[in-house]
Amino acid sequence: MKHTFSYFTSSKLAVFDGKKAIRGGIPFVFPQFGPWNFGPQHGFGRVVRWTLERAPERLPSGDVEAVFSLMDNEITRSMWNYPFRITYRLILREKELHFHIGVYNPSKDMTFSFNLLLHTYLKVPDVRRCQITGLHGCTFIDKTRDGAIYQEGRDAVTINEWTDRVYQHTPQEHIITNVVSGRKMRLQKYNFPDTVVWNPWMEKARECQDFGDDEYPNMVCVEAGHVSTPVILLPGTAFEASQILQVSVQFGHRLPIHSQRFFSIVLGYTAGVLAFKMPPSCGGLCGPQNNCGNQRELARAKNQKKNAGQPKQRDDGLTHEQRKQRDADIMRQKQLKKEQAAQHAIKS
Ligand SMILES: O=P(O)(O)OC[C@H]1O[C@H](O)[C@H](O)[C@@H](O)[C@@H]1O
Repeated sequence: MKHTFSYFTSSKLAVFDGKKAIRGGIPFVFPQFGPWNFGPQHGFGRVVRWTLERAPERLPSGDVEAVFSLMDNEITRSMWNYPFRITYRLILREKELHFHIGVYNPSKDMTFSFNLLLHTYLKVPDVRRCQITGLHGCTFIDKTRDGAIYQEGRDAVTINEWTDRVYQHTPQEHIITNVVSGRKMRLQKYNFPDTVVWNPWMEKARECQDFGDDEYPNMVCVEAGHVSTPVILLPGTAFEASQILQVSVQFGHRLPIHSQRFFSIVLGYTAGVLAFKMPPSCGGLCGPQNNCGNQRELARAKNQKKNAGQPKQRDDGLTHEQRKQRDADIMRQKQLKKEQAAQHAIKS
């Protein structure tokens, strides 16, 4: 199981107490990036309780999908007095993990502004050997130098010291080399104009209580965000942004294990900050302390109970292929209905 967490890292000292963000995975930064006068650093999105709208489910396409949501409540209102609705849709493909975010302003008359960022902690064998492409020519705010602004001159950025930079107007794609076992990670982003690159290095790592002194060489945060300028959301409108992480094999290496297994665990882990607070019925996105049932088994048992005593459906006249086609159509229809209902619930 150990290698199934390969692409993302979490500190040995990470605290899973629901009060503080987990030091690892992909914390959801909203509505503030950085220190905040009204609440915790990086906002409340990475510490509050989210709702699991749709437990991980295999779609007819073979993808696995899970949907979370967050809306304003007493806690969020105490820091940020706006109504909002967020849907966070995660899709797992064979070698990809997709993150789709929608932020909706249901108010009739109030505009609000916010930052949004996915704080991805990549696990790497040695950060000094990683290269990050796609930053050449971009201006960046250097937080290690009192926010001075510079322009990146390197084609591939490497990290050899404390690094905390907000690159602005970055392209839609970055490649990060030498992540686990020499693989490459492709990060694609939409509606995220900034890319933050962070490694605390030795001294800053020592200052973090939930970060081991020796852990900095094995991580790098490459964070897609909308942070150097805020998103301004007018009443009744929505903002959407996405990220896709895709692994590929670097020359001379082979993917030893079906990577869907990596990502399926990662999916749970990515959402760890949300999922570990979910009730036991959360359908597999829970952290290890929760006792999730196997959803397929549960569904089968439920159907058996429902159909008990009813005459068995006959497939008269249908070939095996036709039956498969019919079942796929039914699944698709059901999926469509669920999606429409979810969309409707979010809008209303
Ligand atoms: O310690 P945290 O609140 O999780 O923040 C960790 C880091 O997040 C971002 O990368 C910021 O640019 C850094 O300034 C910050 O130190």
